[in-house]
Amino acid sequence: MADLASRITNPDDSAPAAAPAQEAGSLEAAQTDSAGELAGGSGLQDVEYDVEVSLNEIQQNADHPLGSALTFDQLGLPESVLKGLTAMGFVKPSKVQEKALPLMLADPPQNMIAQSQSGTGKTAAFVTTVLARLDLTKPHQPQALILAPSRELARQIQGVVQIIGQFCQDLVVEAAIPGVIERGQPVKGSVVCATPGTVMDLIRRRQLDVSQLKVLVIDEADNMLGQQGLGEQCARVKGMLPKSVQILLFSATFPENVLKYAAKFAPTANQIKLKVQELTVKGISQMFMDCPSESDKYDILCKLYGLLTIGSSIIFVRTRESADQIQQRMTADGHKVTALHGALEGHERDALLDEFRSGRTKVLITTNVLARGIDVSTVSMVINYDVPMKGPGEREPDPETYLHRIGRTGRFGRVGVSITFIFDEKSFRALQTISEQYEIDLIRLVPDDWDLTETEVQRVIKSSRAQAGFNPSAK
Ligand SMILES: Nc1ncnc2c1ncn2[C@@H]1O[C@H](COP(=O)(O)OP(=O)(O)OP(=O)(O)O)[C@@H](O)[C@H]1O
Repeated sequence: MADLASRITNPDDSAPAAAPAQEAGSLEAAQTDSAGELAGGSGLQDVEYDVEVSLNEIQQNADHPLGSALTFDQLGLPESVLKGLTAMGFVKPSKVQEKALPLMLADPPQNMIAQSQSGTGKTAAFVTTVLARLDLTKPHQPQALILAPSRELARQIQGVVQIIGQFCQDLVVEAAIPGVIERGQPVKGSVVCATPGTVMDLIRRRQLDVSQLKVLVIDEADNMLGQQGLGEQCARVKGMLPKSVQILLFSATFPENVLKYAAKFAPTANQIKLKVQELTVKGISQMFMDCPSESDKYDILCKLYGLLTIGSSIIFVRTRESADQIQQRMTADGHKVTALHGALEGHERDALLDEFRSGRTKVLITTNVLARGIDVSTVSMVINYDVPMKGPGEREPDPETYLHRIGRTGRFGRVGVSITFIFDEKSFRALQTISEQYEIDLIRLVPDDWDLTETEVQRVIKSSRAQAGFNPSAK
């Protein structure tokens, strides 16, 4: 473990630990997140922060992922949608919104493959397009289908459509996820937010009439199209839709092989792509904890508990079983933590995430089920208790999942910390591969210098009140 790669630095010589003020930014503007009222909570928590920088300032910089040269007014959106964006507290479009919206709104409709860093407003980009394309005189006729890999993400997107669409008269938005639409009941929303397996069943059973569908959005498209089961489901769903449907594919990551397939899935699509060096979010300080052995990881996690609850935190583990085990052990040791994973019933999962969004619970242990898309602005820390791995026998590092997991913090200009636990040669090498791929400078933490860990983490988390301040009434 001595010959640490050059990408890995010690805290002492790692100046950029806290996101530079102009990169980090707090939210001077009235800004909301997907944890808005319609999605189940306000998410505000009581934290004191030392520095405030304006999001407005960041957004003036047209080169920044959150910045643009244009205003929403200049993008040709319907008045009702503009009002919805204003109600969200959005002042200016982010880069992906500025670039993708005119292409997606053009007539005749064109397909789109859009890549942009985590937390930079991809959801609002496709939701705005969907809303602009609806014929609201047919509120119960499905016209847009938005697919996501998890029920949590489908529900979250449903919430965003409802908030941005709150001034669209007669807008009906339905979630087609397991356990929501009863057998025999027709799906009656003009916008349907769904997981692909459920949608496939609903179309087959003729509960979902897709004859007038105009837009198909696939969020987290690399994951949806690149995985065997999900990919087949998406292809089948597409095969059941009118040929004229506009296809919009979004993700923060598009590995080359999946991009090739995506380009076939969405023929002649316009493409917005990032270079590999642009993929990471500057506001996230990425650290790793050099644990002496696997069995030490649990104690180290417990020691971090105080830091985890400064804001809120997500702990990613490999399996459902270990999520439950760690949750039970930590609870027995007097810590307040919850665990959410795919073995739980849908309603339990919904309740757990709603509690987390509202701030009633602050530390959530989960699996990759929540790695993508989940937007809770108060998350200031992400722990990779296990380095994400993929492939047969999970032998290869999984850089995309790493990026998505850590992207649950540092949303839209906020700052955050990620700490990845390593304990042996394999986990070290895996993290090293990931850091080299994305050219990340990782900060090394060691368990026997606890003061340093605390200083380092607090320096970042308290460097901006951004992560809590999305609501003007909270100021
Ligand atoms: N133009 C804007 N101005 C201010 N805030 C915005 C703007 N666009 C989006 N946001 C906010 O930014 C946050 C992140 O947006 P969103 O969830 O769409 O990110 P994303 O790019 O889809 O991320 P991920 O890759 O993790 O899915 C949300 O809370 C959203 O409300």
